[in-house]
Amino acid sequence: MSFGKLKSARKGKEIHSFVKPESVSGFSDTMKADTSPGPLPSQSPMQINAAAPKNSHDTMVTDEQAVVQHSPLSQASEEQAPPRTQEHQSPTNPTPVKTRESTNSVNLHGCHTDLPSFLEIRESSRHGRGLYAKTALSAGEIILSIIPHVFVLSTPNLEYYCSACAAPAATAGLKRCPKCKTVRYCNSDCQNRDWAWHRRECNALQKWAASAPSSDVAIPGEPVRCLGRIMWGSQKEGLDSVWAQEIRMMHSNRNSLQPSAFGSHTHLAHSVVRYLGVSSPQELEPYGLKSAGDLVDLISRFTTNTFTLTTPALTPIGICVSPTVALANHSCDPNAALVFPRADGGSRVKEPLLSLVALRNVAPGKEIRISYVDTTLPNRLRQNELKEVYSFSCQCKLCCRTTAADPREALWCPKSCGGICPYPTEESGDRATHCVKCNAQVGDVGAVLDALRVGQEALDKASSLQSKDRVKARQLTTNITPILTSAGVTPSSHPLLALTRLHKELLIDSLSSSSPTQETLDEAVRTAARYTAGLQALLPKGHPVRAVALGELGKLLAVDEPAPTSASDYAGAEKFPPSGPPRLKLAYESFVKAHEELLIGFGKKSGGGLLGAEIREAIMRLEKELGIWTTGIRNVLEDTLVSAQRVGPPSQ
Ligand SMILES: C[S@@+](CC[C@H](N)C(=O)[O-])C[C@H]1O[C@@H](n2cnc3c(N)ncnc32)[C@H](O)[C@@H]1O
Repeated sequence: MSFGKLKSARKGKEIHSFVKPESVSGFSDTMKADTSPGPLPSQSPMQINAAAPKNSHDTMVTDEQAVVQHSPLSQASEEQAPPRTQEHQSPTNPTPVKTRESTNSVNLHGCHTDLPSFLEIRESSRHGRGLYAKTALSAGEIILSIIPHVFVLSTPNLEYYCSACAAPAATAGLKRCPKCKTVRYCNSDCQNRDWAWHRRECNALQKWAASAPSSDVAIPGEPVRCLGRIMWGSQKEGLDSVWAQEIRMMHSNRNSLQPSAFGSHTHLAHSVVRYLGVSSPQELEPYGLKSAGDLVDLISRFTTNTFTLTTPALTPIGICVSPTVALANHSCDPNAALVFPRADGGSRVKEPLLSLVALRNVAPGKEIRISYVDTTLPNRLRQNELKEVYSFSCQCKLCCRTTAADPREALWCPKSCGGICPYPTEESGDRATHCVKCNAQVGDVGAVLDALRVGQEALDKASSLQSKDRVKARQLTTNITPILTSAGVTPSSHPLLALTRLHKELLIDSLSSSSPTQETLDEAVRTAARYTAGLQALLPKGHPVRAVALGELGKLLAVDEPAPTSASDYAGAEKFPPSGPPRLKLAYESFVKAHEELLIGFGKKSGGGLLGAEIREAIMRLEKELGIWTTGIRNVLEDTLVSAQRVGPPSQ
């Protein structure tokens, strides 16, 4: 059977579904209206005494400050309940300090009744309230499944996703609200279900559009629309309802707001007032706000507790607020993640369902932590964002690590011993850097620093061009990658990893929009493989971002090759990616690994979510296809042997 026939038996290209940067649902960039959510702006720890009265009884000690000498690559298979006293080091002070942190249980005042019996909320002086396991949890266990109090789609996605259930548009398209012409729904069921929420929003959207100075600002950004839904929701549910109380009880950082966030908070407050059509502070009363100060406080609670709404493949599509899930504190080495698996493809009523999934085994008494920021970023960038947006300095074990090199900022050993060298720093007088394994010294430190500077500039520029001028953005990512790799930067390091991801997205985008050439397809596969390798050095097995990247690599490898290399080259082990059956075999292996990891990152019970189901199907298709290949090749070999025997040895 010819290669062409076998290939055409496969389902077509499956590259359309992954386009944007994936992100586990961390907390989101609520202040950047109309952009894809990323990191968030500021807030401050205001003690929410109503939410966390200090009347509690039992006291226990939590982990957190943990451990020095931690390699991000080594993940304990089970986290132990923390000892009563621990040593930790602060990033600035390498001397271990004895710390002891106690937690108190929290009176919930009838709120958070959706909390399962194996979880509890406790409060510590350092982190406020947090979620704690009462019993052992295993990796891949869905800890919580909750429909957020509110969600809104980011403006560009209003056209492509249902505003009631967040499902993507089916082939028949979505039905647009005839009045505001802004939100869209799968069908009238979704529209009817959302009407109680959309009724007031619909009028506000119409008024906003009518007074907008230009068409590109005719729809308010998602933070404004989300706050609108929160305020109307409090009215709809009743100011004394559990729903409204849970919103009020969310943590606020108003008192420690970073000065850089003042402007964006003020701007958001003005926009909300305009959106709601409020003309005096008294008119805020129906929403349970007694003054402009209360509005500022609501905005702070909103920015601190909002997180990204994503597709089952982690594409950010909006923002949402769930006060129960927002009780989870942060760690850069989290033991849980937030995802939207959409496991039950059919039921729109219970979507978007937010799942908190254990990424590793969690011992009883241990705190459940998620990450608010991208943990592939170096310490400095993570800390900046946490300070700026959430008003705290992280002291998790990754941030307090003292090992000599972080794989997020590393060069390969100049003597290729397999070890890595920490990045040289601009600041230090002695800029020399050595391999942590063989102590070889990096020669031209100046050239490395130049490459890193140029790499960061290119990343910033290409990211901003990504939606406006993809060709230019791709030129930048294409040109800068070899500069960083030839400077010795490892695939897991910043900014190379981020550039690789962006390059992969731009390539996938070009494959989706035109008939792919073999060259572009192969480049996309190589880039996806480099990206996956980079992630594997940083994220634990089963991390959703890593699982999705593996699935994406499998999908790219499984795309029909426009111009496969001839059969005689199939065995060419040097060539990556290979062509024909070896390529399919690689696709199969990537899918199998992806599936295994999706079962952790998106929950075993959900079968790894919608993506897990898709990949399971792809595995079955490929098993069939590879089976055909194996049989086909065996038949050809047998035929050749038989005919050779019939003919007899060639005469001398
Ligand atoms: C989404 S809330 C988390 C729940 C919050 N602790 C509460 O009491 O409601 C985020 C806020 O919790 C605090 N927080 C979360 N993780 C922390 C950490 N690792 N260290 C210190 N504070 C943390 C910060 O004040 C942050 O702005």
